[in-house]
Amino acid sequence: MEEGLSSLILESEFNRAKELKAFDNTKTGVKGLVDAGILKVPKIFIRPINELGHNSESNLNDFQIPIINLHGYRDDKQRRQDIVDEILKASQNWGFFQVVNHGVPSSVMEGMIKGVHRFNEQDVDVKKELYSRDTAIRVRYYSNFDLYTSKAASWRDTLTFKMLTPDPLNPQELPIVCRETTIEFTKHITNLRDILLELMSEGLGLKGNFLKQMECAESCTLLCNYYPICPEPELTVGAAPHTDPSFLTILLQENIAGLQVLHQESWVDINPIPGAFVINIGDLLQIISNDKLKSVKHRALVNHTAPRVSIACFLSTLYDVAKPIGPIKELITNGHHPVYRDMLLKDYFDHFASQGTDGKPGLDYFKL
Ligand SMILES: O=C(O)CCC(=O)C(=O)O
Ligand SMILES: [Fe+2]
Repeated sequence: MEEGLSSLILESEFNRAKELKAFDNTKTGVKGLVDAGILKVPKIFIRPINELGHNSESNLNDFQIPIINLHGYRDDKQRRQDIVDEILKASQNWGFFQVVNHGVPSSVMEGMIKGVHRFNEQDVDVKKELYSRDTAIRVRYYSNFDLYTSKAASWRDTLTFKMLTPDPLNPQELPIVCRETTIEFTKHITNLRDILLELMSEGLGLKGNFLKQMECAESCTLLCNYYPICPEPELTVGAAPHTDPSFLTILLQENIAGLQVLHQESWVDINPIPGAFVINIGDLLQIISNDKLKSVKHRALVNHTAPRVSIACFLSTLYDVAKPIGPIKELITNGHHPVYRDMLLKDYFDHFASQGTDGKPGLDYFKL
């Protein structure tokens, strides 16, 4: 009997591995399945019901993440202090906030979203050429970075650009359908990054240029997510619950709901606001701020009416294995103790690489 059961489990694992491989080999992602006309979500995408917890039990209307207006942050001392306080409070209580009047033209934001639609909705043969799981490639397209390690695949395809690494990306490497928009978008995002780093430094009681000088947000990886229409959205997710391993994430979402943040044990919708960016604290900033700023779990749901695009700009430190990482010493005074041990950047990344995904808590490992 026991033997029979274990051979059944083995057989089902074998079939699952075969299905994952077959899906991967199509090189056309989730969109390829939808284009082929599937009416049911394939088994490899189905999550256990207890993990889905779609909205019904949470009081979604009671909460909304803070919306912070950056207008006047440079002109008026009191206004700036108010903004700094709002950002600090939101980063402590939610780990998330939205910003408006941030200086990035709406034409640039809309252009970026349209460009990602154009890429995904073009001829499959062009997309296939960029399909790769090799993380060393700076411009690539894939479905599910953790396809073979997660419990279930997610309903999303991703186009990734490593825009800023020690040597800037050659624009010719970017897909023609979104080349200009991506270059323009990255330029504006790096300005917004600098503003946020200044305001966050001040919020932590540090000099305005402190976080910038730490060089923790020098690299910029754009994850252009495309969530195709889903025939059975209640059975799967677009992005499983996770925290971002970045220092800071600047996210542009299309005007379609889907993103949710975990707050007081409820999933709260992050309603899209046209012209706004969603900002969230990454794990690295939680460590460096000694838990003062929080990296909070979030996820993305899918729907059966329209595809959804989001562009997550992961700001992180350049990959220097010997770079020391740990709580900022200036924050460990007056009776504050370090929550995390000092480590090398290599330890940090090695740990996350070994952890896999599916929202496992990663930071406890570094706690003292
Ligand atoms: O699509 C979204 O709104 C969220 C995506 C996300 O969390 C991520 O790419 O890390
Ligand atoms: Fe994320």
